[in-house]
Amino acid sequence: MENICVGVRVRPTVPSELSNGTYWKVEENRISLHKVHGTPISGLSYAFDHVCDGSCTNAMVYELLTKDIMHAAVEGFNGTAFAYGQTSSGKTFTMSGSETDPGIIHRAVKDVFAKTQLISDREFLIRVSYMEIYNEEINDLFAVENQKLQIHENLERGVFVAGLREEIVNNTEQVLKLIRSGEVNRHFGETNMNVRSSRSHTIFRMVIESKAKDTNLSSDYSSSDAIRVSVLNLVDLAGSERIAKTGAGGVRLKEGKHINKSLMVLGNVINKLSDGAKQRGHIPYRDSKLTRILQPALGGNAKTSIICTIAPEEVHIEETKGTLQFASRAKCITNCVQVNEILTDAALLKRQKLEIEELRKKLQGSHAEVLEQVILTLRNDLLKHELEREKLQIELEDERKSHREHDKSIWEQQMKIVDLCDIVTSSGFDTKSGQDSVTQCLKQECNDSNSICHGDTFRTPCVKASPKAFVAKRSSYLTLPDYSPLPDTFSNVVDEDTWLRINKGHIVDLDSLQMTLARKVQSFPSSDATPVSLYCFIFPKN
Ligand SMILES: Nc1ncnc2c1ncn2[C@@H]1O[C@H](COP(=O)(O)OP(=O)(O)OP(=O)(O)O)[C@@H](O)[C@H]1O
Repeated sequence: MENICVGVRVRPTVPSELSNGTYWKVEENRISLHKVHGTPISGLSYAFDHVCDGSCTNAMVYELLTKDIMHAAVEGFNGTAFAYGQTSSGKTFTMSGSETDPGIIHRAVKDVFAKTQLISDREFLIRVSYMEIYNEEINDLFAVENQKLQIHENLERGVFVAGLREEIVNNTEQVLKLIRSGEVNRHFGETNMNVRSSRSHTIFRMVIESKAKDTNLSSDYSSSDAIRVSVLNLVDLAGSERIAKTGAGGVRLKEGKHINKSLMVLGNVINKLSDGAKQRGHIPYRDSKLTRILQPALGGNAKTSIICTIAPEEVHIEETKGTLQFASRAKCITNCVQVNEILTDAALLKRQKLEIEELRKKLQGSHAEVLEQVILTLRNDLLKHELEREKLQIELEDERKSHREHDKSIWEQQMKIVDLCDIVTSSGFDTKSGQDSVTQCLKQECNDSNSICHGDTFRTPCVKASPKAFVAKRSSYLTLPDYSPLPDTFSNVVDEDTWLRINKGHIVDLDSLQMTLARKVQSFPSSDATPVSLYCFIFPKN
C-alpha cells in the first residue's frame, strides 16, 4: 500500500490583487493563513508532501512531485499526475507550462524517453493518446471525428475508452508535435477569471510496454518473457468556479455546471476513499466520466500525485480553503501498487516447458525409476516367500498327521501288550496251552468288554480287563515275537503328551523301562528257564 503524493503549488500573486488583511505563508511542506502582521490564524494550517510557493518553477514541481512516478511508469507501474484547483490557479500552467518553463507533460515525455534509453536490456513500445471530457462527453483530441466516445471495461484492459486513437511514438519531439496538434482541439473559453480558461478536463495518456531484449539467454520467465504494460495519465482538470465570479452565462454557464458537477463527484470519491477501508462503503466512481477514467489512480493500482494549485489572493480565500481541505483528504488515500506484467503465448509455453523440465529433474533426483524397480523386486520376493510358507505349512500338517497316526499305532501296540500281560498274569501261563490258549483268552476278554474283535486282531484295548494301573511281572513266557514290544528309540514314538502321562506315576521304574527299550529279546526261554522280569505299563483310563 502506498499513499497518494499530495503537493500544493501557490500561483504568484497578481499585483492588482494585493491583500490588506491576510496572506498564505509557505514554510517547508506547510502552508498556513496569517494575518498581515504575521499572526497565524488558528485552524488554517496544512501540511503536505511538498508545498511550492510562487517562486517555484515547473522544473522544481516536476522534480518534487512527479518525476518518481514517471520513472516508475517506465518500470511497469501505472502512474497518474493531475492538477486540481479553482479556475485561474495555475493548473494548465503547471501541466503544460510555457515556452520558457515547460510543464509536467512536456517534462514527463522527455524523461520517459530518456529513461528508456538508459535501460539497455529491454525494448519499449510507447503509445500515446489525448482526450478531453467536455460537458461530460469524451472527445478525441488527436482525431476530431472521434467524439462522444464510450467507456468500457474488461479483464484484459481494465477501464478504457473505446475508439480512442493511439499513436505509436518513438521520441519526445514526435509526442510534443502530437500534443500541439491536440491542443488545437481543446475547449478553451474566456471568463471573468481567466482569459484562457480550460472548459474541459484533459487526459494525456502514455501506454508504456516493454520486454527483455534477449529472452533466450535467461530461463527466468517471470522477468524475461513477461511484457510489462503501464499506463501513465497526465491530467489537467478544469477549475471549479463560482458562477458569480466568472460571470458565466449561456455556453460558459453550461460548461461551468458540468465542470463543477464532475469535480464534486471527484471530491466525493476522495472523501469516501479517505474514510478508510472499513467505513468507505460504495465509491461513486461511476457518477462521472472523470472519476471512472481515473478509477485506477484513486485507490487502485497506480502511483498517484495530485498537485493542488491555489490562487493566493485574499479574494479567493474560500476557494483556497476548499482546495486545501480536498488536498488534506486526498493525502489519506492509499493505493495498491504493483508492476503490471502479462505473459504472451510464447512466454506461457516457455513457462510450461520449464515446469515440466523441473518436474522431470525432481523425479530423476529422487531415483523414482530405481525405486519402482526395487519395489517390484520386493513384491516378487514377498510373493515367493508367501508360497514357500504355504508349502511348508502343508508339509508340516502332513508331518503332524503322520506323527499322530504313528502315535496311535504305538498306543494300540502298547494296549495289545497290556492286554496280553493282563491275560498272562490273571490266568497263568502254561507252555502246553501255548499260543492257542492265549488267543482264546484274549478273544474272550475282548468279547466280555464289548470290544471290537476281528478274528485274531485286536483293534481296541480291553481296558475293562485291566486294572487301573499296575505293573505286571511275568515269570514265564510262551513264544513271543522275536522283537521288543517297545520301539528301539522311545523318543521317536512318544510325544510329550505321552511322556507326561507316563511321568504321572504309572511307571515303577523308568530306568528299567529304558533298559527294556534298549533290550532286544533274542529268544524265549523254556518253561524251566530262569524267569526274566518283564515290565509292562498301561495308561490310566481318563
Ligand atoms: N506559477 C505560475 N507562474 C507564472 N504564471 C502563472 C503561474 N500559474 C499560473 N500562471 C498564470 O495564471 C494564469 C491562469 O493560469 P492557468 O490558466 O494555468 O489557470 P487554470 O487553473 O488552468 O485555470 P482554468 O481552470 O480556468 O483553466 C495564466 O495566465 C498563467 O500563465
